[in-house]
Amino acid sequence: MSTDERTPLSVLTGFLGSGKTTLLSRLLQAPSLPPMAVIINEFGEVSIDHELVEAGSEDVIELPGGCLCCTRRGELASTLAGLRARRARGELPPFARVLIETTGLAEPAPILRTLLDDAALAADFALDGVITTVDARHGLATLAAQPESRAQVALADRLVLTKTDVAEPDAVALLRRQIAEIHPGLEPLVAVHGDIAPQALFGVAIRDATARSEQIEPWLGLRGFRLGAPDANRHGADIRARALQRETPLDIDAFRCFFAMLSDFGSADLLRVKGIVHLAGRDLPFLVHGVQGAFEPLQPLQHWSAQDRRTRLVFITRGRLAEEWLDALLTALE
Ligand SMILES: Nc1nc2c(ncn2[C@@H]2O[C@H](COP(=O)(O)OP(=O)(O)OP(=O)(O)O)[C@@H](O)[C@H]2O)c(=O)[nH]1
Repeated sequence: MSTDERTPLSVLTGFLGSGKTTLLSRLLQAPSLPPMAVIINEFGEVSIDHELVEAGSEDVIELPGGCLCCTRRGELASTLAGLRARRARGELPPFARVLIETTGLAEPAPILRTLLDDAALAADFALDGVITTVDARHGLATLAAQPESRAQVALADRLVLTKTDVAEPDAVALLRRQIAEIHPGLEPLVAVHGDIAPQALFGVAIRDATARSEQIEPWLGLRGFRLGAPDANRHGADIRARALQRETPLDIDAFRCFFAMLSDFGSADLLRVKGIVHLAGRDLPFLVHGVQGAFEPLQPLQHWSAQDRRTRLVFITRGRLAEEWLDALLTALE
């Protein structure tokens, strides 16, 4: 199969009050956006966000009363399966994309993992990207105090700064530095009252086997990484982003073993692995996608870029144990 026919799925996350619903409401009004099914997850008995999102209500599904990242993961899987079945029976408009808005306290990784863990779902839905909103006025304090907020930034494929209209420029500059420390290479976008072009947020992941290797660079966001420095990219003791870059092709057995160990580790603290791998004796590159130790099968791409045939992998870990374990594993790959 040369193109990925699965329905792309985006996760919209961000701390409490950071502007997720405001952004979503604006997105749903954008005429250029193809039909999108929206799943809204909220804490509490009374769902308010649903009232706030102005959209064709039949396309908006709520999962109230608990958080998708903990108690309601099974429910997310059955909701997605239900969406797929209703679309197949013609009971829903033929939506081209799914968006899940998480609660403000959600950890995105378990939500992503729900997709990878369910082969039937993964056959129909492909993770596109994590979109994280960060409130420019309160973001610094929130990042300092709330581990969920740091995880939301670390896992972001697109980060949207909100409320820059009411934030001090100095505070915004500090916040940008803090974000770069947690997630090097991630270029924050800005949306005042949700005003942003939908194209900036979607079509993030490399899913198409015909994608060229140079398209990998923006997806990985490697530019900001300081490769090789032992203490680089550290945020407190908790979240660490690491990049591996290799000029020479990797021995296929060594990589197989490395990949098997990454998968076996299965730790919730191996938050994200993504990248492109050049294996010795193989002409084409392979894509690596993983969340919390659950991996998609290695997917071959049909092209290398003419100039760049390096292996490039990004790892995001949380906590000392996962970090030290990864260091040891990477050393063994030398
Ligand atoms: N000034 C300003 N206010 C904003 C902006 N974006 C959102 N807001 C306001 O911030 C408040 C919270 O926004 P929401 O979109 O409800 O935030 P949320 O992340 O969905 O909130 P929860 O569902 O509680 O987690 C609302 O009063 C919005 O009107 C912005 O760019 N500028």
